[in-house]
Amino acid sequence: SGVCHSVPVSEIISVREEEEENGSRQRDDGSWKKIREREGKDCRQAFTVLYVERCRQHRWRCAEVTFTCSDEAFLLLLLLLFVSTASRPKHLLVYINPYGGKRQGKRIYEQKVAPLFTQAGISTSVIVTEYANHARDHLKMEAELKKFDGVVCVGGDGMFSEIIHGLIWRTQIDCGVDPNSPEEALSPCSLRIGIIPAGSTDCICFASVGTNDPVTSALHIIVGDSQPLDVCSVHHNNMFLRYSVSLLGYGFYGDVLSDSERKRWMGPARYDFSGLKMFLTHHYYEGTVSYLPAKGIIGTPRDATRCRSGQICLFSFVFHPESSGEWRTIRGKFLAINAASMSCACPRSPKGLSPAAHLADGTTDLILVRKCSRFNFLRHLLRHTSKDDQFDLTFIEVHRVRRFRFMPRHCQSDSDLELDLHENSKRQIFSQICKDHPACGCAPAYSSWNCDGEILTHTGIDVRVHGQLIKLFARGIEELPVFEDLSNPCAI
Ligand SMILES: Nc1ncnc2c1ncn2[C@@H]1O[C@H](COP(=O)(O)OP(=O)(O)OP(=O)(O)O)[C@@H](O)[C@H]1O
Ligand SMILES: CCCCCCCCCCCCC/C=C/[C@@H](O)[C@H](CO)NC(=O)CCCCC
Ligand SMILES: [Ca+2]
Repeated sequence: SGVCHSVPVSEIISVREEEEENGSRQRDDGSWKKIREREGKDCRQAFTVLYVERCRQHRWRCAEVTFTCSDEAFLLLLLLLFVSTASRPKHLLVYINPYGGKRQGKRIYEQKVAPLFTQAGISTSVIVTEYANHARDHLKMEAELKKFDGVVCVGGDGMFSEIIHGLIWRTQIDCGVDPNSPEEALSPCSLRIGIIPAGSTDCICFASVGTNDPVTSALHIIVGDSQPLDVCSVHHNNMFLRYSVSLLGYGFYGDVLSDSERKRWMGPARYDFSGLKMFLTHHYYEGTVSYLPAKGIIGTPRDATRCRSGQICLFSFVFHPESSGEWRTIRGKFLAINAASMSCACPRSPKGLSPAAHLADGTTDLILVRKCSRFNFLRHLLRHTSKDDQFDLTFIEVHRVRRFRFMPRHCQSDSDLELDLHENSKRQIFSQICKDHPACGCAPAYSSWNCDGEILTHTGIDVRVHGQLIKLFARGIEELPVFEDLSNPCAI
C-alpha cells in the first residue's frame, strides 16, 4: 500500500512467512529460526514481523506488520536477525512464587508470559516453588545451570532476593571464592535474571524497567536486554548475613517491615497500614555510622539527572570501580538510616528513596534522617512522591559511598558477641514493656534492618558494594521520546 514502516531488527520478536499467492497463511511454526528456505527464486516474499511497540510509561507491547520484498532481501533479513539475536536467551529456568503479592504469579506467567516465550522460540523449565527458600536452595545446590541462558523470577522483591542469593552463592563456590569473607572480591554471575513482577512492591523491576508489567518484562527477556546491577554484601563480625540490591533500612523502614510481616494476610495494603503506624510511633535510634565516600564518580545523590539507559553509571564504574576516600564517622540519634543502591522507585514512590541513585555505578546512597519532629519527618516522607529535592532539609544528610558500617549505641560498650546473644531477648523485653505501657513514651533501643524486604538478625553490620555483580534482562529506564512530551501536556 506504499506505507513506510521501519522496525529495528534488535526489537523483532518473531517473523512469520505469508503465502502471498492465494492469501492464505502458512502454518506458524513458532520461530523465525525454523522458517524453511523457499525454492522459487524471483517471486516476492511476504512476511509478518512481530515486534516491540512502545506505549505510555515505559510499557512495551507486541505489534504486527506485514512486509513484502524480494527473496534475496528476505534471506538477508534472516541472516541479520541471526547475527543480531545472538545474545537472546534460548533456554530459561523459571521460578514462580505462587504466594507473592496478590497470589497471581502462576496465572500471570501462564496467561501473559509463557505464550510469548513460545512465540519467540524460547524453551523453559518451570519450577513452581513449594516453600520459602525453595528457589534459593535449588539454585545453590541442584540446578543444572549450564543448560540455561538465564533465570526468570516470577514474584516480588523477596523472591528476587532468593534468586540472587542462590545464584551469587553458587557462582562463588564454582569460582573458588569464599562468600563469607567481607574482604573478598566476589565473582560476577554470568546468567542474567529476568523479573516478571508479581509481588507487593516490585521495586527492582520498576527501577530497572520503568514499569511493573509482566508483558513488558517478558519482551525485555525475549530481546535479550542486559542491565548490570550493583549488589551490597552485608556482614556481621566477618560473618555473611545477606545481599541487598535495593534498600537497606534501619529505623523507619525496618520497623515498617517488622510490623507488616505480622499482617501478611492484608496483602500489599499491609505496608500502608504499618507505614502509618510507624510514622505515628516516631521512634528514633542511637548509633554510629561510618562510611567510605566514593571517589572518581560522576554525579551526587542530589543531582537532577537520573539513571538512564546506557548512560553515565556504566561509565563511572568502568573507570573508577573501587576508588574511595577516607573513612568518616557520624554519631547520632536517627529516625531512619537508609542505603539505596538503586533509586528504589516503585508505584508507591515513583521517584524512589534516592531518585538520582544509579543501578550499576558501584555505589550506594547512604541517607541519614536525624531525630526531628513528626511534622518534619512527614515533610521528608511526602517528598518521596513530590518534585522537591527530598534531601534539602536540615535534619537529612546523604552520601554516595562504597562501604559503610553501623553500630547501635548499646552495642558499643559491650563485646559484640555477648550483646548479640542478648539482643533478641532485650528487644522482646522492650516491646513487651511498650505493649504493657503504651503511654509511657519509652523507646526501644534497637530497630532492625530491612534488607530488600527481609529482616536481618543483627543490628551491627558491615556493608560493601560489589559493582555490577549481577545482570538483569532489562536496559534501565529509557529517555521518553520527545513526541510523547509534546502530544501529552500531562506527561511527566
Ligand atoms: N512456595 C512458597 N511458599 C511460601 N513462601 C514462599 C514460597 N515461594 C517463595 N516464598 C517466599 O515468599 C516471600 C514473598 O514473596 P514475594 O517477594 O514474591 O512477594 P511479596 O513479599 O508480596 O512482594 P515484595 O517482596 O515485592 O514486597 C519471599 O520471601 C519468598 O522467600
Ligand atoms: C505516613 C506514611 C508515609 C508512607 C511513606 C511512603 C514512602 C514509600 C517509599 C517506598 C520505598 C520502598 C523501598 C523498597 C523496599 C523494598 O526493598 C522492600 C521489598 O519489597 N519493600 C519494603 O520494605 C516495603 C516498604 C514500604 C514502606 C511504606
Ligand atoms: Ca548503585
